[in-house]
Amino acid sequence: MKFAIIAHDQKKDALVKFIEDHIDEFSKHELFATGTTGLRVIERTGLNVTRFKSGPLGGDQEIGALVANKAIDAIFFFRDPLTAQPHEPDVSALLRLSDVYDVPLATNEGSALAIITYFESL
Ligand SMILES: O=C(CO)COP(=O)(O)O
Repeated sequence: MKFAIIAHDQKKDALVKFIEDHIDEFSKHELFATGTTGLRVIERTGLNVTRFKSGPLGGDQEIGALVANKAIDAIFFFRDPLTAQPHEPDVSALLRLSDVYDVPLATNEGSALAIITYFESL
């Protein structure tokens, strides 16, 4: 499976810890990330991650293009609901595409746990 992993700055630590906590499952899948998130995950876990541009520079849109091409099976996007993002339109566009293509999307740790538990059960 192909997973997209993305986190806003205030949520990067939580996403990295979440991946560490589920490293056996994440290591089975192909991972794609926005730039800084991907770098943090690689540094902390050693997992192989394909990195795109940083979110504010178009990374969300690059991942959206993968979704539109049916090349992503699940998205783990730890969003920060308390900080305004300069690229909010890009974020909304990615969330919209996940609905267009019916791709499971976790925007917080609780929903991420539900989705990863599903994959672990397969
Ligand atoms: O801004 C982001 C998602 O909208 C994440 O981008 P980075 O992973 O480059 O910080």
